[in-house]
Amino acid sequence: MLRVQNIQSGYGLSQVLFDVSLEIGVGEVVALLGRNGMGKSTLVRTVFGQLPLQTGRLSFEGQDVSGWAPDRIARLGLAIIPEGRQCFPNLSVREHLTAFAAQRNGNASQRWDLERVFDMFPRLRERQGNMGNQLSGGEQQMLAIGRALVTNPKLLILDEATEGLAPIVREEIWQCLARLREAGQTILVIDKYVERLIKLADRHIILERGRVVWQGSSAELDADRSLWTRYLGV
Ligand SMILES: Nc1ncnc2c1ncn2[C@@H]1O[C@H](COP(=O)(O)OP(=O)(O)OP(=O)(O)O)[C@@H](O)[C@H]1O
Repeated sequence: MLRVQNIQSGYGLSQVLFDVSLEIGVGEVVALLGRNGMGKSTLVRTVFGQLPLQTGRLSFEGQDVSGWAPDRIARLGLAIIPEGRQCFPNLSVREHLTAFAAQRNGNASQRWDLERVFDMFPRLRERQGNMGNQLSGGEQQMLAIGRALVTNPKLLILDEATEGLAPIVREEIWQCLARLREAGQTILVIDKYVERLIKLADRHIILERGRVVWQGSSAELDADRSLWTRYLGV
């Protein structure tokens, strides 16, 4: 679904990504790992067209999208849940979800609409009249995920979705991702909870100072704890 080939990117003169290549197949759940500041968010921003590609090529479902603007890439079916959730304080839960809804992908029974998001997150159904600034951190994160789902994305990218959440709420988000995986959703997930990612993801990619230094399966990552200490600071 997504192919990243030999990309270099960064901020002005400061180069952050060096010759990064990776692929995400249809229905795969891939985890992007690495310590703080290693370039994970920069990679996501580059894939989404928010940062210019210095060199390399990006393709989505076989189509070359290098240099495309974010809104054009989003219309192809890519949704990003960025760090920090970014809910609108003056829109209700229901308004957030109806404003972002799009009939893009899949057959009717598989489509995400308001009701299906409320079934996934009953708490959002209860809070549907609450404004964005009247939600707890966990509810805001659920809303950020729901808002991405109603666009019916082919590829869903989550950047530190469980950051700052209480363990019990974090677990709710993990369970939601597991259900999305069962439903066949393709996902790229960035998070720091390696043990939880090993249970969730098919494959893992480790970034170190803007380079891919390791890729492998959950079983391989689980078996080699030296990777954890060397690259993940665990
Ligand atoms: N807006 C920006 N302008 C300039 N440099 C930036 C900017 N955002 C990030 N950087 C730098 O780019 C490098 C990679 O940061 P990035 O946010 O991609 O890392 P990360 O792996 O996502 O880590 P974190 O978990 O801390 O977000 C860091 O050296 C960071 O200081």
